[in-house]
Amino acid sequence: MNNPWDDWDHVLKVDPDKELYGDDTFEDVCRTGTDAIEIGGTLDVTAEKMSRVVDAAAEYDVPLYQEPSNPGVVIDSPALDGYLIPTVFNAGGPFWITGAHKEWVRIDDLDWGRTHTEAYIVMNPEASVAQLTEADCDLSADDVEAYAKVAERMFGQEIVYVEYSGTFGDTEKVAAAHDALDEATLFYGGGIHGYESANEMAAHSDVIVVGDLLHDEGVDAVRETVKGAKDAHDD
Ligand SMILES: CC(C)=CCC/C(C)=C/CC/C(C)=C/CC/C(C)=C/COP(=O)(O)OP(=O)(O)O
Ligand SMILES: O=P(O)(O)OC[C@@H](O)CO
Ligand SMILES: [Mg+2]
Repeated sequence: MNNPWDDWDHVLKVDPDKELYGDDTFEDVCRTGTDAIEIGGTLDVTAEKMSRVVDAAAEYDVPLYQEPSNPGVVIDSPALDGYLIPTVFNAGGPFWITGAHKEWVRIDDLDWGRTHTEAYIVMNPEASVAQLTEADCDLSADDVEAYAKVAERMFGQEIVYVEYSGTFGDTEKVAAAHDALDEATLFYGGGIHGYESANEMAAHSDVIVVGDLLHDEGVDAVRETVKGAKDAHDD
């Protein structure tokens, strides 16, 4: 099956709860060369903050996806190419695996044609997402490989997301997930801060996700990570 992310190398994650850097504008954000923008964050996101980012990015060509951290922040906007709905495979309890989802699907007229899922494996115990979901981050490369297989083979997930939010991950563990997948696309996110780190993780994944760098250092720094990811996949 063809999915847009089959051709992506780089995703820029905009946290609606955080400011842009310096004089950066949303036009600059949309013109970094990234393949898609994901809009989401774990803490203090609201539907209103989501809408503000979607509206500001709507007029540019880059694909826009909302990544909601709970059902209450999902917005209905024609500017969105779709929704990437996380499931945390190593969450401490069922709420972040099927519980939130069970509440969300009660809404009538969900737009299933634009709804896709991401199988998260959360790896940094310090990250808000790990704390919120009480994820078991004490995972070996073998464990990560096994979770990736469960996600792809048993739960039919098209995206597996190794999430190190806030810190640069262990390439051996990321590679283990990559090697485990035949069909699914491996997203890697966490601690990418320039050309080298982007280039290194892109060699072990299909798509790298860059988040905090946008808010902390701005679009020029992000552009370097786009180059790093593209170069890794051109080689
Ligand atoms: C069913 C619906 C619609 C939603 C539930 C979706 C689930 C299971 C969410 C749990 C995982 C989660 C919170 C994902 C949000 C995306 C994410 C990981 C953003 C990065 O967050 P951090 O970088 O940890 O947080 P801050 O930057 O806000 O501190
Ligand atoms: O913010 P960073 O550390 O770049 O992580 C990106 C993304 O995976 C967060 O969900
Ligand atoms: Mg973050």
